[in-house]
Amino acid sequence: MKAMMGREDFEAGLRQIGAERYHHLHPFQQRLQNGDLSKTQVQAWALNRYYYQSQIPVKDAYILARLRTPELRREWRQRIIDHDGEEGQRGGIEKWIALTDGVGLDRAYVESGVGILAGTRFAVDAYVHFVQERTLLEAIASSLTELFSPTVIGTRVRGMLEHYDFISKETLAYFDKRPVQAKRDSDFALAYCLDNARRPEEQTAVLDALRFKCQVLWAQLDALHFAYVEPGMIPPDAWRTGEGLRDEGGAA
Ligand SMILES: O=C(O)c1cc(C(=O)O)c2c(n1)C(=O)C(=O)c1cc(C(=O)O)[nH]c1-2
Repeated sequence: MKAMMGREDFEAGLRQIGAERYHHLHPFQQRLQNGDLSKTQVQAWALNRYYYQSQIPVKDAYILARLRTPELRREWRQRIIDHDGEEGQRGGIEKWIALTDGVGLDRAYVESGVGILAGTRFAVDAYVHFVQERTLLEAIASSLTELFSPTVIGTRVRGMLEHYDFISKETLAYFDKRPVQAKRDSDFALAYCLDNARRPEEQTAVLDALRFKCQVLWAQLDALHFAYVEPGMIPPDAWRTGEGLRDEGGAA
């Protein structure tokens, strides 16, 4: 039988999964931050990632419904507020639309989800299903990729501002608050997992949930890469250059 890991080894195991499998290592992410993508390819990224953004509060609502104390629910509901916004405060989804606006995509087209890659849809839906079907501990553990997001967000934002003339600070405003929110959320989720994985099988389940989530992120970038970079195999029904663009005041 597997032995129980100490708290420090368990945490180190989680961090190693991120070091080896998180999407900061993906070639599409590296091209994005190094300025190696065309405007069309950046549009494809912004369009597809909107679907991930739109489903995050949905998956958090499933988790919220399973939490048994007001303290835990108060903590978790903040995530939904961050994405959906509230009176007088733009949420993350709205800010992502500012990003797709900024790269010239039509809002209604983006929100419709028409044109996103099947790979994006399947990966994101798998994440939502995972939190519905697995234990609460695994559902919470699957958010732990956020332990690693502040670094990749910083690199991505700096790189995009430096390399793309069609990207401004306003376009990327979505990312302004994310590192602080991600740290708060992942500190909480990490403490929860360290405290609540009390048997070796539960520790294994937490590690596996984090591996699964790394795959959810990786698969989304794979889909973008194969369709829009190499070999550039755009599936039927997926967005193509020039589609879903904003009407720039009749200049069409
Ligand atoms: O830009 C990124 O690289 C990145 C990564 C992740 C992540 O690691 O899942 C999230 C986000 N951003 C993000 O903006 C976000 O709201 C978010 C929520 C979650 C989650 O699993 O609950 N991950 C992420």
